[in-house]
Amino acid sequence: MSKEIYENPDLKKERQNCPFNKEEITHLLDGGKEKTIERKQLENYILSDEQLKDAVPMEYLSHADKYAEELRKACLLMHKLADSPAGQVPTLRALMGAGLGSAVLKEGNPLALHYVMFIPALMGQGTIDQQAKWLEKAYNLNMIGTYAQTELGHGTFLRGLETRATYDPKTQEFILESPSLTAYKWWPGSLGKTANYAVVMAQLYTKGKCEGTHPFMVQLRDEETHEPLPGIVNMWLNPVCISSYIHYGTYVKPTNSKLSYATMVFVRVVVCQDVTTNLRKAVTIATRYSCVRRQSELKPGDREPQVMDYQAQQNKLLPPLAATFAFQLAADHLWNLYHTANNNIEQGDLELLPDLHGLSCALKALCSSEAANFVEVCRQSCGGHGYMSCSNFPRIYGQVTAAETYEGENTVLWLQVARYLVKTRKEQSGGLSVKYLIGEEKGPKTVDTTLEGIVKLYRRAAVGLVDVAIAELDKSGRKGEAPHDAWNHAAVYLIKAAQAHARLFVVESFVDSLKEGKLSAPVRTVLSQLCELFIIYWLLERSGDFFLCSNLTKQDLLLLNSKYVELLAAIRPQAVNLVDSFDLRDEVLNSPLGCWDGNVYQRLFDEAAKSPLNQSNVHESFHKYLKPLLKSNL
Ligand SMILES: CCCCCCCCCCCCCCCCCCC/C=C/C(=O)SCCNC(=O)CCNC(=O)[C@H](O)C(C)(C)COP(=O)(O)OP(=O)(O)OC[C@H]1O[C@@H](n2cnc3c(N)ncnc32)[C@H](O)[C@@H]1OP(=O)(O)O
Ligand SMILES: Cc1cc2nc3c(=O)[nH]c(=O)nc-3n(C[C@H](O)[C@H](O)[C@H](O)COP(=O)(O)OP(=O)(O)OC[C@H]3O[C@@H](n4cnc5c(N)ncnc54)[C@H](O)[C@@H]3O)c2cc1C
Repeated sequence: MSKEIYENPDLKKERQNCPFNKEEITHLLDGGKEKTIERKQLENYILSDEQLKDAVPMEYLSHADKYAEELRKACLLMHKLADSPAGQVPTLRALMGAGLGSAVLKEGNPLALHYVMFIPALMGQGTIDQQAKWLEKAYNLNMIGTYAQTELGHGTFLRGLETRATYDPKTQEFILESPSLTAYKWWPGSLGKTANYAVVMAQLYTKGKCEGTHPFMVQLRDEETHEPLPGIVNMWLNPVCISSYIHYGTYVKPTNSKLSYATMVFVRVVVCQDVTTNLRKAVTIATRYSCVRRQSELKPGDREPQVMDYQAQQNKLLPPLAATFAFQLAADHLWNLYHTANNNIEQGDLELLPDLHGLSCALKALCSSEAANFVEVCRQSCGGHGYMSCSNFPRIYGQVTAAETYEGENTVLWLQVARYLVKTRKEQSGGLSVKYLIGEEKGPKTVDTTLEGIVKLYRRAAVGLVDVAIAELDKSGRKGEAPHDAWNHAAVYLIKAAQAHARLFVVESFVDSLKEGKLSAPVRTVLSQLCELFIIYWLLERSGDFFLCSNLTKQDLLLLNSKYVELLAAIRPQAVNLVDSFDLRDEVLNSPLGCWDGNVYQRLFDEAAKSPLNQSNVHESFHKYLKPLLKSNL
């Protein structure tokens, strides 16, 4: 007789009479039905492998054992990718997109940098000959690389990097050196124990002149023994300059000095997808748990309600639920822009590079910071159980907060966006993602609270805040302040303008995607409700920006607040169906709180039982420390 599959009765009830086709949303998020099939096949292919499962929870292993266990699984995963029916590269892409990597490699992926930065650096900056020499070796894993840019003393200010690469015309070699303690490469993933090669960013010196930072291929370790090569600690010999700027000893300037930063642009684009995948996990865990958890008393004398029935809980969880769709659609737009710009750059057309830089900085900073805030709200919404390591919130939070710092610290990226916006606004040049700065809303500043009216408010805020920042810069200039001081003293306004620009891009992506998308009426209805909820939520959160740049009134805000709480109530019944549409398997969620069947309490109990401390009633330390204390009559 088939075993009855348990399903928490509350979750079961939430899933009854779903008014829309969940698979339609799954296909939308995957990029089509075929992609969904491919993803599910990959998930089955990987998650069914018993050797990729953790014998004991990772949190109970030592640092060294964690590393060894993650490396074991990563290497096994690579063999599986190589044998994958879909082929290594498509499988790799699917793996990166589905968040599967962190389902298997929970403490970190020792080979991630090889794929996410080392290979992209070779592809983006290597010459044809260099790619012929190294790319196949890298794809075949006959070498493991990392991307070594950040130093102890510098991570943000690339022009301040101290590692030097001096070209010796006699030997036609580059001598790489770390001239000081602060020049030591620090932070690069896999550099410590895994990688045997690195793309190293260093200041190129030739004929006594510094030509700025350039990428160099450096072998770190012997390919057989894995021992660090002689002098590797603070003197690196025989690197090879990646790219082709030295011709017979003469430095040839690249068409754009920032092309060497191209790898960072690629990763910023990838990060937007990655933080969105992590946010989707957090929202799924918190939403399902909030429909299983019953607590307190809503109506006196009634049964304890599902905590999701509290408006306060809906206010915590439905905006991040909406954000997962908003960020996914914006990340898709950015990914398409990246491919267009990259193809043009390969043909020598750099026109889109500033737009791509501006937009990738804006979205990486916005998606990572918003995702980090939303993941923390999701954790808090689960009370004490959300604090447990096994809830998976601590790990998800660690992953999204890291993204606020790596690949360009967010504040620094916001200022890059502001630099681009001020320049574009002043030149009134037609930047791709600042089209609205040119086509700004004319006509009366009256507010209408329709979807289109709200988008116009976002447009006014984005344009208006750039103008406020420019007015601040001009005011400082008139006072005789030097440009760098004026820029520093306008930083608060500049960052607000950059953030308003990023929010407008996300809002327009969401609204345009719903207009263009071929959606069934029920799916369009629920996604439109999420879209309206999200853009009102952000407006209410940042109402100061809108007051500053439009005729928004207190009455308008009260009306928008009422609309917001109406939308909370309208979306509440579909919360579980919407997170079910993400189609995240329990192994990917990796959390007793978010499991599909809602059997939360038994799974929490089972997880606690795995602790080494729960393998005996009295731990040996009692006899060593506590018992003597108890007897000591202090
Ligand atoms: C076993 C299984 C394996 C399977 C594999 C699966 C893998 C699973 C993984 C899944 C996905 C994972 C998700 C992603 C993980 C990523 C891990 C990343 C780890 C982290 C890596 C790093 O952190 S690398 C180091 C990053 N560092 C930075 O980003 C440094 C930031 N600083 C800067 O960018 C610059 O210093 C600056 C921009 C802040 C300032 O530079 P600079 O002073 O030179 O510029 P100016 O401000 O003077 O501007 C000059 C001019 O240049 C333009 N510009 C600047 N930067 C760029 C750029 N990048 N591109 C283009 N243009 C640029 C700027 O706009 C100015 O232009 P003007 O015209 O003069 O205005
Ligand atoms: C998990 C993780 C993984 C990483 N992996 C890698 C890797 O694989 N390879 C690699 O090369 N690096 C890596 N890094 C390093 C990362 O790229 C840097 O930490 C990041 O670029 C920030 O630089 P920083 O550490 O020098 O911070 P700093 O720039 O020193 O930041 C300190 C403070 O100074 C502020 N600040 C700095 N400059 C300005 C400015 N111009 N205007 C206003 N405020 C400013 C910042 O906003 C911040 O508040 C990793 C970092 C982390 C956290």
